[in-house]
Amino acid sequence: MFSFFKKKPKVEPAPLPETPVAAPATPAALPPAAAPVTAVVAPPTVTPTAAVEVAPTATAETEAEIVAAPVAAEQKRSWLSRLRTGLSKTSSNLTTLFVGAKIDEDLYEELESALLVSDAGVEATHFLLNALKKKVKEDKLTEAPQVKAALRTLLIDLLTPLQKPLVLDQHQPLVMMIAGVNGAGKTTTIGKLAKHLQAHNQSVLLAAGDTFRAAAREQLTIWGERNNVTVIAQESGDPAAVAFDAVHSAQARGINVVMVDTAGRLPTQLHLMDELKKIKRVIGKGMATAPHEVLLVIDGNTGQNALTQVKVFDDALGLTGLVITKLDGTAKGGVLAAIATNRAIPVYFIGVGEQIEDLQPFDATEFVDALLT
Ligand SMILES: Nc1nc2c(ncn2[C@@H]2O[C@H](COP(=O)(O)OP(=O)(O)OP(=O)(O)O)[C@@H](O)[C@H]2O)c(=O)[nH]1
Repeated sequence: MFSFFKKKPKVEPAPLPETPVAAPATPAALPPAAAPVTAVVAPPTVTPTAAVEVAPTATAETEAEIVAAPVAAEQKRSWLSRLRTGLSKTSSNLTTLFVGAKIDEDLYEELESALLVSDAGVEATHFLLNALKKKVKEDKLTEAPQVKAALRTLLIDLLTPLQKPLVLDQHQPLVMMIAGVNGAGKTTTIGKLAKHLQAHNQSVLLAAGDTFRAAAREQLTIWGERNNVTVIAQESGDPAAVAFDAVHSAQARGINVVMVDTAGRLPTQLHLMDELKKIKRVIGKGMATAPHEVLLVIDGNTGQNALTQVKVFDDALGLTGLVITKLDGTAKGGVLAAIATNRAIPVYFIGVGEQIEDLQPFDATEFVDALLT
């Protein structure tokens, strides 16, 4: 298995914190990076816009929960089996049509239906069918298993451009902004990623940018306390200010990775899409090169609407990567072909459950084999 993240030599010296443009209220003096982990108590008179920093407290429970990398073979097998189970409907549709089949128009029609039902969309379906017909003709394929093998190769070729590792150690800190519709799995993904990053010796700081839902902020804060991850949160107010504070705090502490959580929103909620653009802009005021990664988390069960989400969020933010969650549910998987054909943004990770090891890097061959076996 390839590694979870790719590491690059640092090319960017740690910049000094810049002068805040619209400086949000900051908490008491930050401890140095190597300081013993102690709670930074929120000022007694917390104004609605005052940032509250919850420093982590290491516990025995925390240590027990951190997953060692690389993933053990047994875990990997169980992960693959969950992916296969999740995609079993599509895989059964795609594989049964080749059983004892003759290579004729009927087969191509059935394949067209199966691909469309899998959420591959019209463009990817037609692209794959045309390429397959060409291959069958050129290579004079006469047996169904040969055609199935040709489809496997075409699918792998189509999806491989989406396979790209998340690169660490290129920026100090690496600032990632995470967006998506409500319930897509943003906060869960951030939690899993934080643990994977810790297992790769990266220190992590989270910005609770979902200021819309108090419960979301509290959830992240409690999670951070339990897992030795500092969380920057705000009683209420401006998510851009929380993100700004988080970037400065990470710079001051020498933290490796900042993840900025954002509230769920629909692509049609234009004012909320504008708010995301503002968060991105303000992060850039905290650190000129940031955010270095803008990730969209997509629920794998969303169907063709996932493509709309990719397009709208990409137009608004310039996405650098995708995370596809819940591929263990009723997801059909074909939407990755639609994304590859229409907006080939790297899929850094896919998720097949709620455990930390259920989030793994996207591997085109692994994924296609789950679809076709
Ligand atoms: N089965 C399954 N459930 C998942 C996966 N990822 C996340 N979930 C569940 O999806 C639900 C929503 O996840 P959250 O992380 O809260 O989603 P969110 O995008 O942060 O939600 P909002 O903050 O409301 O927008 C939770 O119950 C998660 O446990 C996955 O890969 N598989």
